[in-house]
Amino acid sequence: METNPAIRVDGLRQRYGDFEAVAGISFDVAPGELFALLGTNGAGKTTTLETLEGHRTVHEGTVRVLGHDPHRERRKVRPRMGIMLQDGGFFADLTVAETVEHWRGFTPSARDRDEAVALAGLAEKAGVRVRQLSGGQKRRLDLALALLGRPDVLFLDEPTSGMDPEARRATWDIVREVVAGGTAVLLTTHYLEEAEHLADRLAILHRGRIEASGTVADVVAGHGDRIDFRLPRRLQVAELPPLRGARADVRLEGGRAVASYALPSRGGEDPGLQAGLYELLRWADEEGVRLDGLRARSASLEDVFLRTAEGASR
Ligand SMILES: Nc1ncnc2c1ncn2[C@@H]1O[C@H](COP(=O)(O)OP(=O)(O)OP(=O)(O)O)[C@@H](O)[C@H]1O
Repeated sequence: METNPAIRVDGLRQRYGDFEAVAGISFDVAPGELFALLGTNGAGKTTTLETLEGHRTVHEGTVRVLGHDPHRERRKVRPRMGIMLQDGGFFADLTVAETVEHWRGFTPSARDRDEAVALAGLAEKAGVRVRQLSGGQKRRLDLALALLGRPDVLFLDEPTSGMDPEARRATWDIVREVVAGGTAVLLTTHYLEEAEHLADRLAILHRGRIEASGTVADVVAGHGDRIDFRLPRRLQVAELPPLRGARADVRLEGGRAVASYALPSRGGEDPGLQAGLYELLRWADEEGVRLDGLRARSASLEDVFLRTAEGASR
């Protein structure tokens, strides 16, 4: 079994002219692990992915895929990589089966055609022309092609964009199976729920830098808990009590003002959310205030992501 990382990125910097799109990032992905690269628009995800796929020379730092430089030793690495691009660029007049057959022609040790079609859940569409597929079905065909050569390393660039929730879940199942089979997967996605479901570890990229990384639990840790409720009409936000020293913010949700507390994280044995909620409920009881739409929860990946995007991350 391979114990070295399947993907290793160490101090990578990439520039377009004077503009530094990737500003010194490091991470690695082990065989049988899924790593999600999340980021705001223009954060540098595609540039990183293209570098790992061997399409770009490295300006600074080191990048290795299966122990090789993916650009200089592309011929050694490419047959062991599966790449699912954002826009596959198929021949519109070929059927699904013909498309897979066409790709089998230049994929070493390719899966059987029908197996590949079935794997992506397209068996019923095997005889349908690519131009007649929906956006989500085209993404599945892309996935079938990326998996054709049983890759050791799989790059998934927003694999479920345009898919309905059912197709998305079916795709997650396929990806999980591939990871369980030992493939290292690097995923980019704008769906944070997708990262929460699939990622063993992840990094949040912002303006070319990794702002947070680790397991989902690592990344959300230290970002505190949340309490939200609809602001009672007769109250101003300033009249709400501080909870564990935190003041409420107000935002609009569906035209209604929602009061929101981000409780400070004190770690260890701190009863955080429970204690904050108790303070709030006691206050509401004493004041005779009804708290409609009350929600209490730990910070989510989305909270951390939005804070990162606002530049307010740690
Ligand atoms: N060929 C190029 N020439 C100049 N600048 C570029 C080029 N390609 C990308 N950039 C810039 O580099 C930065 C990173 O782009 P990149 O496409 O890697 O981001 P991304 O994280 O994939 O974004 P998105 O989520 O919007 O797809 C952006 O500011 C982008 O404008």
